[in-house]
Amino acid sequence: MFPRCALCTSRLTRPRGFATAASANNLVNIVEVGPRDGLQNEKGVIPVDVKVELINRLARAGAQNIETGSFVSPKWVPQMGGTSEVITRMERLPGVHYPVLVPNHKGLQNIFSVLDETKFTPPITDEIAIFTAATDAFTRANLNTTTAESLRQLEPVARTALDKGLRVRGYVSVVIACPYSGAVDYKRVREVAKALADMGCYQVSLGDTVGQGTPERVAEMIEEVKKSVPVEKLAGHFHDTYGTAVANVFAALAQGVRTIDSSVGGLGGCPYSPGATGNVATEDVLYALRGSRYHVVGSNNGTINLDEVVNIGWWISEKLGRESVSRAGRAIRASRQREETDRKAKL
Ligand SMILES: CC(C)(COP(=O)([O-])OP(=O)([O-])OC[C@H]1O[C@@H](n2cnc3c(N)ncnc32)[C@H](O)[C@@H]1OP(=O)([O-])[O-])[C@@H](O)C(=O)NCCC(=O)NCCSC(=O)C[C@@](C)(O)CC(=O)[O-]
Repeated sequence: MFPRCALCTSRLTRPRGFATAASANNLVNIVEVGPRDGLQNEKGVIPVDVKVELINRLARAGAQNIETGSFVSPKWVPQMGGTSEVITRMERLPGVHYPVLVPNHKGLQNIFSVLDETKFTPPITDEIAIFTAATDAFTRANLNTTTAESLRQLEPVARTALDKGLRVRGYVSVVIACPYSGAVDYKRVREVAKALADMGCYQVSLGDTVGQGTPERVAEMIEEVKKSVPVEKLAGHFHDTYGTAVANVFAALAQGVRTIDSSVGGLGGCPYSPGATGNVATEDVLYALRGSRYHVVGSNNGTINLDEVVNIGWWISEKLGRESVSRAGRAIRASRQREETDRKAKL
């Protein structure tokens, strides 16, 4: 009998190389954050059609969890203004979760009004993600309040969402370093993560928002958080500002974390973390985990199709007027081009 997915109740089909029940401990979930974290910081207007196509293509490539957008104030993050249109127009594949980010009660009410107006059954989103940070300085910049006050405000949001049958995921930002107040106390990360877990978050994602993490620091931080939150409930969210994100993914996996957030094409950056670059690229994570003891869980026969994710990474990057920054994405495309040149030369 195959194990159940850690995030949904569906049975997993056999991932490549999946052999024994013991391997179930090595199943890794990817939360694809490209359509939300990846795009929220873009300056130019991104048409809804492009966002919808991005989500649809990722789902068809086997992504099982796709963050589709956010219901935040469009004055604060204009790029996410069209999320209600996106979630009503995208396809919904069975077994795929399509979470949206919500900062407060108003955001949740806005989701419900979209759901009521469109009468989707089952609701087009089955999950919200709420967020706060390990420092007051970052929470002030991101949510215009303190961390303690944000937790107080988020508690009824989580309760209402749970009562309505939605899953709730939590984020803690700046778990390693804060762009405004410097080094972060991991005990504070632990307290905030626990507060989110206590309010019913099935999972708490630990965000190295500025990407200053190194494997040692990530391991130390997770060791601390595990004292109060079971590791099964933790996810790792690494930005690649200093080129350490893939190494940090492995550090988190070694600590027992089995869910990793990543962004196709390495898109992204938080609007309130000046200078921070994108999330770890989904392509880089998939490539790095190939042949390892870990098996990535996807909706498409148990896998996420790396070749297709590379194509999507290039496609969306070119839509944004640049090249993919995923190292694996660039290398795989270059090798494809070499093969094509060789093939033509032999004709
Ligand atoms: C929380 C607020 C709204 C407080 O912002 P505020 O200005 O204190 O809010 P307010 O309650 O005073 O309201 C101001 C205006 O916004 C409206 N408003 C209020 N709430 C909403 C809403 N939900 N949706 C739409 N509109 C809203 C409200 O109606 C009002 O409109 P007005 O009367 O001026 O016309 C604001 O700070 C905000 O939207 N912040 C979100 C910032 C954000 O999205 N950051 C990026 C996501 S977090 C992230 O990227 C990190 C993560 C998760 O990826 C992990 C990591 O890497 O660390």
